[in-house]
Amino acid sequence: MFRSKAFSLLKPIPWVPGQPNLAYTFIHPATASHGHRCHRRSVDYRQRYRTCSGSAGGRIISAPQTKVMAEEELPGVLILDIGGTHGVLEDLAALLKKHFRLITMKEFLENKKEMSTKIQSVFVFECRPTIDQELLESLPNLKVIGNSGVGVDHLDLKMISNFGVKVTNTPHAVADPTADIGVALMLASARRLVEGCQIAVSPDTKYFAVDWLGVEVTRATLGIIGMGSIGYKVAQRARAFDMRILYHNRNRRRKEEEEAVGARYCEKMADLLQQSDFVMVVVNLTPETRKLIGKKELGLMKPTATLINISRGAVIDQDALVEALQNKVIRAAAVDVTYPEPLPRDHPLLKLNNIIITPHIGTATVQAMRMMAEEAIANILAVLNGQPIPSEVFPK
Ligand SMILES: O=C(O)[C@H](O)CO
Repeated sequence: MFRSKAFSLLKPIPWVPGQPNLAYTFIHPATASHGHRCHRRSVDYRQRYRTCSGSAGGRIISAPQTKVMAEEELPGVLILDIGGTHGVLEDLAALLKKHFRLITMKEFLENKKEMSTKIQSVFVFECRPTIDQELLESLPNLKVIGNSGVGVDHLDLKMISNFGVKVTNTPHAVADPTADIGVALMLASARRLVEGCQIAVSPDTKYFAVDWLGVEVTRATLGIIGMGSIGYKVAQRARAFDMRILYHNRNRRRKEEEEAVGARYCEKMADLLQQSDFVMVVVNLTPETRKLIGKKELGLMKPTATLINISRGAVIDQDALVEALQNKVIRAAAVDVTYPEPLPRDHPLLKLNNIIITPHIGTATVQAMRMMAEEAIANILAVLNGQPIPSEVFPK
């Protein structure tokens, strides 16, 4: 719902001035794509793509222009959106229609026989809908699934690759808005913003009470678990608060990258947990990271520390989190992701006052929705045209 509303606001917002139809690919040395094993080719795209300089931390490259063709001639793209059968949102449809013949899930299901051979790509809008074996079996000409978003934990990569189908994602479009929401949650929890808003509008107004003082982020220690492109952008923002930055990652960052944000590597996650005032989780969800933060890890954190999660809900053992928050093992939590989403209305996390929960809005901005679509389109076109694929995701 939230996203649909956000997307319907797209029209009045100007896109990159003077370059209305570009699909963006950022080639940036700091890009680690949220932990997914993504293949980045260092080829020179300039022969096929028009380049221009960008402001989002990398080189911006436009997608190849699709020849003007009759709708019937365009390659078919099946749109998967929330719930699978919704009509695709108007603005997204307009972007896609420049390159593809759009087939919604509803149309596909109503006319499977005719549609199935026309579909060469699937555009996954949002990270929710999954693609099962039955769907793959019914699409003999499918070449690529273009995920709009970086997380692909909802897709069975092995099964899809067994069908000879490629999967792509959009790590560049999501990095800034997701980092923003991480910092927003950190600040909101530190300064008890949600409680403050409630107090301001409540009938028994209790302005400035010492019993709900917040804590400051300035000069506090931030521990980032998962220093991919989103984690790195969180670190860049945290520098503005003079924060001491620690990070834990599968692979250590280059020295210049660490120095640029003043981040110190913790080989052991336990060290980071013990020292941080704010712990931000930014890893992607894989079998290895499921329940990465459990009772033991929460127990290592300072009682004054705050846990922030902008990756996936299942990275945290939610039962352990409930217990830790109830028993004040940690000060507070602020999460943009839970499992399931949304939480059942009687879930114990919803009864606590030391947690802030937002409904997975890391990329719910007008700009991110459009950029994710553009990035996904560029990926899909690259596969269909047999060109180097900007962001392909491989099964492990
Ligand atoms: O995976 C992502 O990019 C975000 O979670 C999208 O919602």
